[in-house]
Amino acid sequence: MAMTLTLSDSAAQGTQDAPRRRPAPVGAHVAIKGLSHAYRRHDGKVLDGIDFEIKAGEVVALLGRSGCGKSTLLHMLSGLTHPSEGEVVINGNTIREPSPKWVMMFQAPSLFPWMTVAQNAALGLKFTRRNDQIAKRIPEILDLVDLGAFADRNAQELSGGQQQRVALARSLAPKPEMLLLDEPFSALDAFTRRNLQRDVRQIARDLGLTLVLVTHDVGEAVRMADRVIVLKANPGRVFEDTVITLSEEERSGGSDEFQAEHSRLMNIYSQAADAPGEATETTNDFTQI
Ligand SMILES: Nc1ncnc2c1ncn2[C@@H]1O[C@H](COP(=O)(O)OP(=O)(O)OP(=O)(O)O)[C@@H](O)[C@H]1O
Repeated sequence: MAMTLTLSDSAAQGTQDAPRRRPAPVGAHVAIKGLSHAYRRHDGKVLDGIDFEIKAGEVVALLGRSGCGKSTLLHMLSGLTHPSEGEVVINGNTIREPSPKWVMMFQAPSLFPWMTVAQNAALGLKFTRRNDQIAKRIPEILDLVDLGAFADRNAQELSGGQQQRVALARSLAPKPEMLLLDEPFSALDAFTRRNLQRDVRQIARDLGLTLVLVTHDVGEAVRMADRVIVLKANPGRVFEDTVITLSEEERSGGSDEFQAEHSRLMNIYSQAADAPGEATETTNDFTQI
């Protein structure tokens, strides 16, 4: 079942008389400027000369083969890792540390199994000392992720897909400006994965959130992203920056338009994966754990 927007404070909500309109984006604007990175225990640079911008409210996929530096780049957008060179600027400010305004979601939902769905979903608000908002916000957010009827269930009684929905609710409850997804659906079966891909895109668009996801699944990028940044490896560099022009209906798959876009992106992905690696120099002051 597709989720419907139920957040009372979202500008996305229409009335019975007016159709639902897409809101003005409240999401983060991101500028990645001259970013390079080397790890202390890794030969050469993992990322080199990365420059691109993400518009507020845009859904962007970072696509590339294993080891090309997608997760490293995502960690830098979250403030968890600092680039050896260059900077990530969000809404005009250079990022120096993590913030509840830009939250990461991982493949493992990391719930506390002995807590209820509502208690797990409330953790983001507790950590940001907004306990007074829990009573109003959590029922709204659980409805948004289609778990309204599961609020009092223990997390361990849920399926993998439902657990990811709880993790999504926990991430969304503090009203972030940007959601960063590191292959969060890869452990799920194909049917559950597709439902979540569709619903997470819809929620991000309805709320006007910026959404950045890391994937090596071309189909996931075509279904979810407005734009795909394809990376090559050794070192990680932008190989191609391409727009997905499908309508919401075409994204569900099966149409000729979807197949054509899938083939086009698969072709770019293969070329990037086959691109030869290059040796890069690092100096002593250009290393980081
Ligand atoms: N903390 C670290 N120390 C040293 N090397 C690291 C560290 N983290 C990642 N690397 C290396 O950096 C490179 C890029 O890793 P990263 O996880 O960013 O790639 P990825 O594209 O997300 O890969 P995957 O799709 O397999 O998750 C890899 O060669 C990896 O071994």
